[in-house]
Amino acid sequence: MSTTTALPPFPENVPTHPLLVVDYELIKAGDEQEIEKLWKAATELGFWYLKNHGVDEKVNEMFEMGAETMALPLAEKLKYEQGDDGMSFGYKAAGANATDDKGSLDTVEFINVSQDDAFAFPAQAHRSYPSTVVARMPETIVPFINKSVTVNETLLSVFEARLGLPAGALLAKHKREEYSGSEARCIRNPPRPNDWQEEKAALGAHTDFGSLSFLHNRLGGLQVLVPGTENWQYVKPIPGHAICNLGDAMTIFSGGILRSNLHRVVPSPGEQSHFPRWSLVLFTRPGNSVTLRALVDESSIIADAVAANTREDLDFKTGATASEWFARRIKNQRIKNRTGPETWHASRGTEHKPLAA
Ligand SMILES: O=C(O)CCC(=O)C(=O)O
Ligand SMILES: [Fe+2]
Repeated sequence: MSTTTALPPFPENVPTHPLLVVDYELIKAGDEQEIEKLWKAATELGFWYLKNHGVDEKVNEMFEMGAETMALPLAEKLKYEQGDDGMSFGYKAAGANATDDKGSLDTVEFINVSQDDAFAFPAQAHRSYPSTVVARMPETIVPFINKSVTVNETLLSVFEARLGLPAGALLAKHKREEYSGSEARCIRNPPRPNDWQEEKAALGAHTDFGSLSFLHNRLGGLQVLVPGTENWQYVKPIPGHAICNLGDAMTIFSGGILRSNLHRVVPSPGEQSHFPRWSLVLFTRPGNSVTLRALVDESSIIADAVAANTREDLDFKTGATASEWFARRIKNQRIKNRTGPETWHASRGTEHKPLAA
């Protein structure tokens, strides 16, 4: 299968941004130095590698699920389309989303499986899925989501303590029992040899919508906008190392202390561009009813950060619930909903100052 063939190495001659490597076993053990490293990564770049997370076997099975699903006829996949109303769960075809304000089309297809649907299985919380997803639910998807959510909860509890929040306060915004936009996503970008053009991103520049993303990829293509510069640099995939990044909800909750950094996916570099690129993400997002606002009443550290904030683009009182925030972003990315550049701007999170209502 294409996901397991020997792949060419990541080239040495492309601009690559180093990420801090955080050891999950040490974090679990409460190692102070490791927690400090995680904090540095979370506040400065908002991206880090995570090793010793113990999920790799299920990650490989998830890539098999993705390959089985993408091999279905397009007409079959389209029966499970996410639609144009702001729901993320389901299938998204290549070219269904804009990647910029000009309405350039994305090249990735992906399948999003709701965490709530996985936890409710064999009952349904939100929607139905292709047969290839259903077949993989009990042995692959549910265990992958369970393990990944545990990893994300462990990291969230570290941030909760470092932000001076009462024990359980941040985790209470991400309860497994409350329905949320949390989902597993398997992405395929087709081979795109020698197809590198700025306006042909596979997945446009964005910050993630939710709280914490747990990402696995094998080929290059992911790039981060290095803070304080105009430079996009690749993040090199390293075997056994997941890539973690923070989303907008954490920037807002923390009063800007934690960083949700811009990133995008472009064709894989060099020889790697001849192969399809697979990636897998578990997105942890706040419960649907949670209001996105800085948690100033629960932490003086956060209250002080909001008082001292100089980033004018950050809005710490969005007034939106997580479900409203999320649906707005998904809906306005869909090319079918596009009326002009304003649709793209309406899809933005903390990347840009929100347009006046
Ligand atoms: O494919 C990747 O490496 C990143 C995907 C991503 O940023 C996303 O789906 O939000
Ligand atoms: Fe992302």
